[in-house]
Amino acid sequence: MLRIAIPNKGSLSGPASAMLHEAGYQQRTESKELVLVDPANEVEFFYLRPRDIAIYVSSGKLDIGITGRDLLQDSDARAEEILPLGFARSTFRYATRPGTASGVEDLGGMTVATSYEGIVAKHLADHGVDASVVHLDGAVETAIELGVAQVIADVVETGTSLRNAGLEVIGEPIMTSEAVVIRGTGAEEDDPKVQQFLRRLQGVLVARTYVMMDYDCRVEHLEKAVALTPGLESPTVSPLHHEGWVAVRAMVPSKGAQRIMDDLYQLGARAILTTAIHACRL
Ligand SMILES: Nc1ncnc2c1ncn2[C@@H]1O[C@H](COP(=O)(O)OP(=O)(O)OP(=O)(O)O)[C@@H](O)[C@H]1O
Ligand SMILES: O=P(O)(O)OC[C@H]1O[C@H](OP(=O)(O)OP(=O)(O)O)[C@H](O)[C@@H]1O
Ligand SMILES: [Mg+2]
Repeated sequence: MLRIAIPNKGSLSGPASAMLHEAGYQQRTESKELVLVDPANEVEFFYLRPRDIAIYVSSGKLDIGITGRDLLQDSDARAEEILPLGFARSTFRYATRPGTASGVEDLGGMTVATSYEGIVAKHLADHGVDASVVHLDGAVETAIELGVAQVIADVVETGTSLRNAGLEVIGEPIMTSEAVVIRGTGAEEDDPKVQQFLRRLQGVLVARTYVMMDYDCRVEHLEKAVALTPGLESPTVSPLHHEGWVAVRAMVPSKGAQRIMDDLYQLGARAILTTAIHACRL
């Protein structure tokens, strides 16, 4: 059995479960369940606090886990990222009241409040800045108003929390984060059970970002058309009964699909269809 740590609450939890479900794994039906065995897929899921996941995985008791890149880095656990998952995206930034400072180099002598002490202490040290760090569990934005710190370092997604607290970001982002699959540093790299799990998740990622596109076009326009839809390997081209025409099939990124359809139509292609991909193995 592959033993996998997954977030039991917070921003990572829902999207992680949804992705695992799409990948064909059983997921808990009740939020109090802490362990779920999926015998058909030979995996066991442990629902743990996102912050603790890197620690469990680095201990070697669990094979892999899903957590945030920022949480992994903050924990300093002996674990490494093996697959980015594209959800729970955020940046990690310093913020202050307007006029307090304009970058990390101005923070000397100040107090920085954060829930991510590990990341902040390292970032300050890397920049040779001597500032104090105070650890808070959450709602860090209020620390400035209440006089506990002059600066905060926190997760920024939409920026709404900062705006509401009258704060603005300063300097460059300390890091960018998203959900990631991790394994213990030094763990066997080609464990077939882990590889199969990763292939399933990659299949979901591809299915989410690509659509299948089909269209008919005249043979003389084929080269220009396939330049617009090169596919992953190469498009499938089949003859049509109607002489001088071919049918083309290729995967295209869903983001630009409407634009590609417009361009194909301009080129004279017709019967242009897109269909969703539910799962795949590349
Ligand atoms: N708007 C957001 N707020 C907090 N974390 C976010 C947000 N968007 C993405 N994330 C990511 O989610 C992870 C934090 O998850 P975690 O469960 O620890 O905190 P949370 O979502 O704030 O939940 P809670 O504070 O309720 O425990 C980090 O990797 C962070 O980058
Ligand atoms: O940029 P935004 O879209 O506003 O999102 C970022 C905010 O969301 C998180 O707080 P959360 O709601 O998890 O509360 P917490 O601070 O108590 O963890 C995070 O700590 C920021 O405060
Ligand atoms: Mg939070």
